[in-house]
Amino acid sequence: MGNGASADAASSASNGPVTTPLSPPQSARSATVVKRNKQFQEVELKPTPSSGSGDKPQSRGQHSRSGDKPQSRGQQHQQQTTSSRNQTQQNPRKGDDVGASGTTGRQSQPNRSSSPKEEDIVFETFYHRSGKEFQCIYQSGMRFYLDDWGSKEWQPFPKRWYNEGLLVTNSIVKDDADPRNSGSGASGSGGNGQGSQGGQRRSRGGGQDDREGYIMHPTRGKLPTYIFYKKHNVHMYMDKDTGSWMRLPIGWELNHPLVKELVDQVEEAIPHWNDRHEILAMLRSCNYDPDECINIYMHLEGDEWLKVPKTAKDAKAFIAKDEKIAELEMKVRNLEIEVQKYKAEKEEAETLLKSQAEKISDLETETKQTEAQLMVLGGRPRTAARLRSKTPAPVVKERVNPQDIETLNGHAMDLRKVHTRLKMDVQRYMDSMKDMVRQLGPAMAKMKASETSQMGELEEVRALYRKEALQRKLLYNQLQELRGNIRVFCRARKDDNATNCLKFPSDQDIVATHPQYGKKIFSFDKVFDPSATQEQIFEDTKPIVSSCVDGYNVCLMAYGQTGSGKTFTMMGPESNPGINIRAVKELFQVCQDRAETQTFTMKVSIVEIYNETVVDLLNSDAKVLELRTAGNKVNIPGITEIPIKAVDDIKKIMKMGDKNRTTASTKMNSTSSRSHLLLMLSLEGLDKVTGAVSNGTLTLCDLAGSERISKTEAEGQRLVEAAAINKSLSALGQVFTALRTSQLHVPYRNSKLTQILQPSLGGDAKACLFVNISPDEFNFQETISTLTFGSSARQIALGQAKQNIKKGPGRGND
Ligand SMILES: Nc1ncnc2c1ncn2[C@@H]1O[C@H](COP(=O)(O)OP(=O)(O)OP(=O)(O)O)[C@@H](O)[C@H]1O
Repeated sequence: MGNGASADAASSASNGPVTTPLSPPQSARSATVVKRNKQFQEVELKPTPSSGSGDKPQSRGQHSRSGDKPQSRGQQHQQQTTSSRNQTQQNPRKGDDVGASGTTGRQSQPNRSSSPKEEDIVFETFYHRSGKEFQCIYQSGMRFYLDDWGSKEWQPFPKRWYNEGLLVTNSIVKDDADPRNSGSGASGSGGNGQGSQGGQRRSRGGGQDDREGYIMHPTRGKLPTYIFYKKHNVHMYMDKDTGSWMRLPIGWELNHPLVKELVDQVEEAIPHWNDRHEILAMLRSCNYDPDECINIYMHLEGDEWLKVPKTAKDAKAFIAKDEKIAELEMKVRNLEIEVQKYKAEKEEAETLLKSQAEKISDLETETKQTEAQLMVLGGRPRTAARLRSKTPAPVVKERVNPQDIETLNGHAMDLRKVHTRLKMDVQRYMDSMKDMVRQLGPAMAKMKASETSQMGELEEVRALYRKEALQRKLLYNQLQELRGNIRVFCRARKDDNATNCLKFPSDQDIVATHPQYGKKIFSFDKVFDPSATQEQIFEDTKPIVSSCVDGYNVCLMAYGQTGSGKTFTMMGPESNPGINIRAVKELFQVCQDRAETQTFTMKVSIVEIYNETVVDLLNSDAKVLELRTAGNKVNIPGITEIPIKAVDDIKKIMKMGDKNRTTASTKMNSTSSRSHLLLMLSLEGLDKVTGAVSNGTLTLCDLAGSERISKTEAEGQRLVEAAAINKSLSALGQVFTALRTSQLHVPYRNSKLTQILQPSLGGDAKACLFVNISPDEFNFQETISTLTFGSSARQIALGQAKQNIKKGPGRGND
């Protein structure tokens, strides 16, 4: 521990490069990271012209082979794996986005027969010269990297990084639309959507990463997969006959008391999952972690593949059901097309009918006019004759030519014929219209009936889609949920009067030098020198804080000797607040941004742990609290929880807590630096659409001073205090060690501090430890002790962080 990372770096210099193409990034993380860092110092990577010709990047393998020493087996293996990577490095991908720098020489590409297409997904690893590794994805001309903690999204790949490290292509997942792209190991989905076969994109003999592949899920579509290397517990028994250790059969293992307890725990959480063999099988795959086992089951509950089929008969029925659904969907589509067709025809016929009716009315008007004209013209002589018989005939000059009358009569006759013909046409059209309407009637009724029944099915499909979308979001979050490792930041306080013993060669390294004790180097996720501002400190913790809104348990702790700046970092002065106030502000901001879709309730409690006693600081009587552990949860019956709605509320509550702390300390004759202060925020989010409820917690912890008893030379009560602090801080160290070494039993119960922090330090949380140090040479030994503690904590892999979300009963969750 301690500066183990640096020690590794030194020892790795002679070992040559370490390339672990088959290992996921989190395996043996810190050790290999430093080794790689060393290589980057040794191998200068020069940008090459974008044509890809000319200088090739100097490969690691070439460099490592330069030594003449005979090789060990391990070295030979390293060289083999390295040489396969060298091969990949010498084939820069054509047309790749290399950023502004155009440093294609820094990128490597396996020797493949085909270049990636726009829609292909290229998996890559970026080795930053700082020693960090990042998983990257390149698609459609864009490259993203997965930050290794805290953030919620794939981040755009920074351009400057092209000059700061090496990109290694791991694999290309081809677009399935073109069957020619399928690799030998790949197989697409089955015709009925049940195709469960996964694909591996490369041949096993090709020396490439055969851990990557994909599966075609019946509802989720194409899911990238990766076979992660993880250290797993294997339960064995000693076989007396052979004298060797044998793996316990599941049936036997179920009788083991510890395993029984774990299975009971899962069964209790999911009562309807009553196949104990299955539970144990899942537990085995979860490394005997019941929480992970429960979470997997909960996330995938109702999943198509989990439901069935267990027998070939079931499988057939399942497929038949799917075919039926597909058939029904097809029917709906056809019927919808037919309805559209009928609607169009009906509209056409109606338009025609209307125009014909207009024509008829025009013709009728015309006919009436003509008849009137005829009456006028044809009736005149007869009228004149009648008049002549009664009265003496006046002298009338005949003005109308009889021939004209004849012509007009002829026209009238023609018009009548046309009129009659048109009338017959209209009648015919009307009849055919009526026929059409008669035919349409039942078809429409049929359509309506089937539409109603199909609407139900469509609604079901929609509900399924909404559920899938939610699950996809969850899985996406999981994918991006970076390894959830504890992050360790180091902050050196400002002290103008100190004899400075610290140097800061980079933002991840710190060197402490003492004329008597020599020089020590430590590395952290981030090192803040004394000039770092409160804003800068918070900026790096922001992503982890805001993930509490998504239902994660988050914990920020400040560790260090008295006077090293823990309270300054966590609380800070009113004019320049520390993490506490800024974190709450940030949480309110995130909640406000999501107000359209979610509502949040925030509650706060403040407790102090003094001499292994938990005191409620929001209770004016400084009530002593009990801790009750249930699984991974800790209940504190009777604790005061105050709801907060604005940042000002938290300020008032903190003042109240501070006042009560002073009262309590007077009562107990203690000083604030001798107790741990914990500000605990619980955040419940309700998704307005799905009804899902998320429960996140944020614990902000200002630990008691870590100085050792010998130095404080305490007596009496101070000795008891120091012993209690020692006990709790060593318990914290033991918990870190147990987590680091993946022990089945993590000793959370060894102190009140670790007990209360269990949910934030367990396998499903995100934690951030600030190690606060003084730059003064006088404090050198305490500083080294603090830095060693921080280094040890840094090597812990908490596992994937998990959200605490319960499905809601509401829409979209059915
Ligand atoms: N980065 C900093 N810049 C300026 N002043 C600082 C900084 N860090 C600490 N200080 C000052 O140093 C003094 C001690 O810091 P602080 O009280 O935060 O230490 P502590 O580790 O919390 O001590 P204790 O264990 O006694 O609570 C305070 O006066 C604080 O204002």
